[in-house]
Amino acid sequence: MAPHTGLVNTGLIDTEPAVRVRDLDRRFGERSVLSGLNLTIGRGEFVALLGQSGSGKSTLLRALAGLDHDVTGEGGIEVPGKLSVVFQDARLLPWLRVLDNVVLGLRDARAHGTRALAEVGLAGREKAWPNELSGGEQQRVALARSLVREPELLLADEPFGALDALTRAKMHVLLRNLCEAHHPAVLLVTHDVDEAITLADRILVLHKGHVAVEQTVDADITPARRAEIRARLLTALDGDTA
Ligand SMILES: Nc1ncnc2c1ncn2[C@@H]1O[C@H](COP(=O)(O)OP(=O)(O)OP(=O)(O)O)[C@@H](O)[C@H]1O
Repeated sequence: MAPHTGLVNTGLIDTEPAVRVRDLDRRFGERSVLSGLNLTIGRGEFVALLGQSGSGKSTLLRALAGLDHDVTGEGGIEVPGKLSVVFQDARLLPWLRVLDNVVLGLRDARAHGTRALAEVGLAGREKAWPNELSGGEQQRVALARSLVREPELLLADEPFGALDALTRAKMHVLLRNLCEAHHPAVLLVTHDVDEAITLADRILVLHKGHVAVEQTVDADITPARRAEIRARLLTALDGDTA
């Protein structure tokens, strides 16, 4: 997906990136998890973040979401627009019906919420309780809840990690379609190299606290090029940045 430049529905300056992080550090006691990390995500750009377990992906996402006040760094974190976060589990409130979960905290948003549910394929399920939905359907509700807030930045922490392969593949198609309709910038944390190549415009590999490898992905990627990128990313995940 090409980075989108003509955003409507936002007060942001078009040339401003969705995220800019400069020289970010995060320590837990003696342990340095993020160190001198730099990152810029353009408006409407879809970026996937790979890294070994424990490399700091969720730590970075939490920092970008403003959920971690103990990060340090010279330039800090700039997220000029609205952001939404989607986690591995949908985190729906079980005592609220689906539509009420989607519009929670928003005023006069029921029509908008109903439209968002239709967009994620859940028309007619507005009055269902979360526990009446499958895991994939609950994740769709979580996406609708994000959409209805019209974020310029969507942070997604392994949103499809708990889903079976077929449901995950369907969610890939859905997410791409939603991005083409709404143009948020996305930072998707994933363990899945193929998911990253399928979805992202650009893939980053986090290693030793910073972005060690960056790989752009063409929209019309050939199978041979895909295999080449896959090999490079797998090597990078092992810590070799050749
Ligand atoms: N609140 C905390 N206190 C102490 N250490 C923490 C805390 N949060 C994260 N860490 C440590 O920071 C490191 C990075 O954790 P993080 O969850 O960001 O990794 P990750 O790349 O998302 O891993 P995974 O792919 O397994 O989810 C880990 O070593 C973890 O133990």
